[in-house]
Amino acid sequence: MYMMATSPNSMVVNTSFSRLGPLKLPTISKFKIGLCQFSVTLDKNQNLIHARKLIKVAAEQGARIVVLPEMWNCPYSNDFFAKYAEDYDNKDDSPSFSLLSEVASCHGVTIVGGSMPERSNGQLYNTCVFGADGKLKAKHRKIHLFDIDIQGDISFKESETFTAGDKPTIVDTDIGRIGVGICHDIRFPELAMLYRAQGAHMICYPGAFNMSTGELLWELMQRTRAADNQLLVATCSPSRGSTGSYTTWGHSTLVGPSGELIATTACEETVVVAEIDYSAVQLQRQNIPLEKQWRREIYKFMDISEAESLKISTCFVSLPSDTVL
Ligand SMILES: NC(=O)CC(=O)C(=O)O
Repeated sequence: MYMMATSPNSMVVNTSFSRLGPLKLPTISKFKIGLCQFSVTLDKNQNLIHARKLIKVAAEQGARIVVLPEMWNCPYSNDFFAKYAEDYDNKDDSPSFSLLSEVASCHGVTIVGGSMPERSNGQLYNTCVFGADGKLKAKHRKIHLFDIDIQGDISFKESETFTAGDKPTIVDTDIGRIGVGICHDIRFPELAMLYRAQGAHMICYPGAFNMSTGELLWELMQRTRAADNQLLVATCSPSRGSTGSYTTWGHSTLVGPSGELIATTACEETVVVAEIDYSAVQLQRQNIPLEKQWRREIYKFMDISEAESLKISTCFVSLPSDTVL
């Protein structure tokens, strides 16, 4: 049913898009995307049926690429990840992947398979499978695990269960070069910058922000990543009514290359279908040629001792002694 790419957890790119200079457009540069925001239940089979139905809805509305939410087949809780995990390298142990593969090939769509708990070599990962025409093109394992502890509010520690992925994922398709991150990965601008430097047209972030982080940060992060890197950002979240104590923010969104909202929704179940036109990316990069203005020689990330050992002099601003930082 499906074929494994040679190295599914690594970058799957070719050199047909240049790294720097004017953005090259892919074969198809104007198309629709579908973001399937739906409610995740305790019943895995029900979640699979739900995903199948909504991918069909998106495809029938003309979507060429469909994004699913973070943890779409399993409630977002450390109590469930191990129990719901599947081994995506073993087709006899991956009903969720088999379903995505079959639906993608039936509707001829590219699927950014949100995320699901993955079991591999005795470890668990929070993993997005990326497929086109029913074939697995890449796997992205969440690189930055969501560990937070806000006193009197929310505490969540993905690292209690998951091992972090250690590779970025950027994939060439007929609808462009697409980078993938999972939820908390969006907080790390360096990952998005890397995708931009590798010629990405769009970054997809399946995510499940919550009621504490969502209002202030969800849209802000997406718009910032898009505007900084002058590319499209698409997100897809579970809907608010999902099972469990973790209440998701929802608001699946498509953001354009100047940071503008192209399409978004509230927190209920829905399929957002929106038009993508990469000529807007080209235009934005012509209008504001950030790439030509970057001063890479200045942006070096190193601490003081490393800089000193490399004999790099840094100009520190002297502050008055009573300055409170
Ligand atoms: N699931 C997540 O990684 C959640 C997250 O990043 C948040 O801020 O909420």
